[in-house]
Amino acid sequence: MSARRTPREPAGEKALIAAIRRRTAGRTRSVRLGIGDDCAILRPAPGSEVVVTTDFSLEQVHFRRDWHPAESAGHRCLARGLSDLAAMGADPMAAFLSIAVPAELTVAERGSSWLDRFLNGILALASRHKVPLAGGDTAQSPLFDEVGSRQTGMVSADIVLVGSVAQGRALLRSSAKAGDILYVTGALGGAEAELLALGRNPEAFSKLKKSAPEHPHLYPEPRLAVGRRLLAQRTATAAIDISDGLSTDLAHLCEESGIAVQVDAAAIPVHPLAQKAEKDGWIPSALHFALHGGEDYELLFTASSRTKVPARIAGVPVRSIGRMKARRKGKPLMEMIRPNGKAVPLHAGGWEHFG
Ligand SMILES: Nc1ncnc2c1ncn2[C@@H]1O[C@H](COP(=O)(O)OP(=O)(O)OP(=O)(O)O)[C@@H](O)[C@H]1O
Ligand SMILES: Cc1ncc(C[n+]2csc(CCOP(=O)(O)O)c2C)c(N)n1
Ligand SMILES: [Mg+2]
Repeated sequence: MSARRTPREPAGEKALIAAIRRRTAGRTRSVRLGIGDDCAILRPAPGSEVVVTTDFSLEQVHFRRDWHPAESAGHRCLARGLSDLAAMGADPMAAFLSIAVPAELTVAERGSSWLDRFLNGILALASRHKVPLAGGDTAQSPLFDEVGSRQTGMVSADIVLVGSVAQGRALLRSSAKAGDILYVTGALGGAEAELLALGRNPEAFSKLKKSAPEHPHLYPEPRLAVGRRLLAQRTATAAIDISDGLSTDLAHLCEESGIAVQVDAAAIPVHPLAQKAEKDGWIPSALHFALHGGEDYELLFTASSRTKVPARIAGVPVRSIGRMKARRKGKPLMEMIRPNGKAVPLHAGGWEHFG
């Protein structure tokens, strides 16, 4: 989008939107009208209902421009929304991106601007999951902060994802039953471990412009195929994605379902990057990262004890890590059996804004 501009001239709003429009599919099966009018027009399949989720990606909160490659910030922005759709078992219909950027980030440097690269990250993931960018809003973010001798501003992005799901079939947080088995996909704690490594040496990550499974923080993979399969095969009784950390998101599932849980710590799949951080003496406990580290974007789901749950779903490993219980007065909402066999209360210790 920068090819027609002279090097240090910021693109205007209209040019930016036109460039985004050129890079997105016009019509698809679910988008009757995309970028260009006052609203987009979506067409859900007959017999389906529409699900909607919205997530901020804020500079200094969800990413840092001096740590995250712009492509990763874009990928993560869309992945946050897609992961919520995955947790409901939904199919993506369209994405909407509202973004405020300081003018300097629209100026090309060596061929592309920060905003171009952010969009590259979004659109690469969008094309893999066949989700069209059907609209949004673009604004200039004011300059207010001194970085060295320069004034700069902050990037704020909000992604809205619209999806569809067969009527009455969406996977909810609120429908787990006492006696159900608790499962998790993939491995946990990797995103927090990679964030730690990123903060210690951002330069080592600065060239990572493409999605790769060995980068759980920079390029998390939303588990859409797993969610779809859990719904289609009626495997799950309830589901949630892990954005704030296993302990915090499991507490949401328990609270919304009105039940308790017992987690088997020894069964939790701990990501190799968290194990390495512990081995290298960076952190005291890899299990702590797996329990409370945020942004793994894995799925946590429950299934009846009579349901046979395969060891892999859509190519992703699935592990049983506990059992749902009836709530009892005076008993904690969440209990954990430590690897040494001792039962202890498990507190929600994941990410909390204003925390
Ligand atoms: N400002 C708000 N106004 C209205 N509803 C909100 C607001 N913030 C959150 N919610 C609603 O509260 C519920 C929980 O939101 P939350 O953001 O914690 O979702 P989540 O999926 O647990 O986390 P994540 O944001 O990481 O996806 C959702 O139904 C969400 O729509
Ligand atoms: C620069 C930087 N510092 C810290 C973090 C960690 N972090 C930020 S938000 C969040 C939870 C999910 O967000 P939300 O609750 O808004 O969905 C986590 C684990 C990061 N990604 N980048
Ligand atoms: Mg969620």
